[in-house]
Amino acid sequence: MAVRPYIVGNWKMHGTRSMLSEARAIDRAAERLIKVEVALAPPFTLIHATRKEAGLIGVGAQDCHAAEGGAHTGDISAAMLKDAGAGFVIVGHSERRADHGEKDADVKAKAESALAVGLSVIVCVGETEEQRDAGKAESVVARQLKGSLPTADGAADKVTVAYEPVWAIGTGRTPTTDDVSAMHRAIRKVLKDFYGDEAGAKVRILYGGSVKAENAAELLAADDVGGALVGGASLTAESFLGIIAVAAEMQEG
Ligand SMILES: O=C[C@H](O)COP(=O)(O)O
Repeated sequence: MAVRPYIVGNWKMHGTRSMLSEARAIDRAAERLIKVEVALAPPFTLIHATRKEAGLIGVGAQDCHAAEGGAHTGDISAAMLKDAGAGFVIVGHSERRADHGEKDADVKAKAESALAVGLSVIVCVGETEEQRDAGKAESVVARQLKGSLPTADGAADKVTVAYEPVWAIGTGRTPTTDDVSAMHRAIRKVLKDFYGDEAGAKVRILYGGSVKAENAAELLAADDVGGALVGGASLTAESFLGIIAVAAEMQEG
């Protein structure tokens, strides 16, 4: 695992202000945060408050529009997210790709827009169960990466990749450690080809999909796993801190 694992909680469309107590509790676990980089991506409506309440952890958003501004009712720009206190934005999550028809080119445009205002990005990729069963998982993920990764100067320094097999999200099912290792090695190869050996070697690759405290050690131990993107198990401080504790223990061990 990476020198300092990166554990990111994606609250998806969950959370009103009553959930800020969870963010505060996560933030207070400061001694563990020394060994583990922790971040939350709450809904847009909680970004500003989470930033104010939780001073140690990273705070980010779950999506942004690719345009700087304009007549896009209901959308939000990267600059607005930054103004609200976000330091990063997740782009290309499979739920955005499925629910909103986002294609790789859209994801890339969003990532470029985020980088342009100084945000970091977490670019999500992952295959469906049908694609895995057909033996196409690695080629699908490679295609998504090549189409979605931003190419602006210095982009590699601000990009994290999250590998999330679609069939593992919210299902309680996870790939084997060998399958995670194989995919992360394949992703690393694409990153080096895409950004060059040196820059591509530094990009963190997170695993996401049904991560919880009980399976975190196994998943985080797979080859080239730099941390986790956590959905359901990030919604309470207790369950999220359980994953963070596992990551911290692995640093000690
Ligand atoms: O962004 C997070 C992922 O979609 C994983 O969600 P999950 O941990 O609920 O499976």
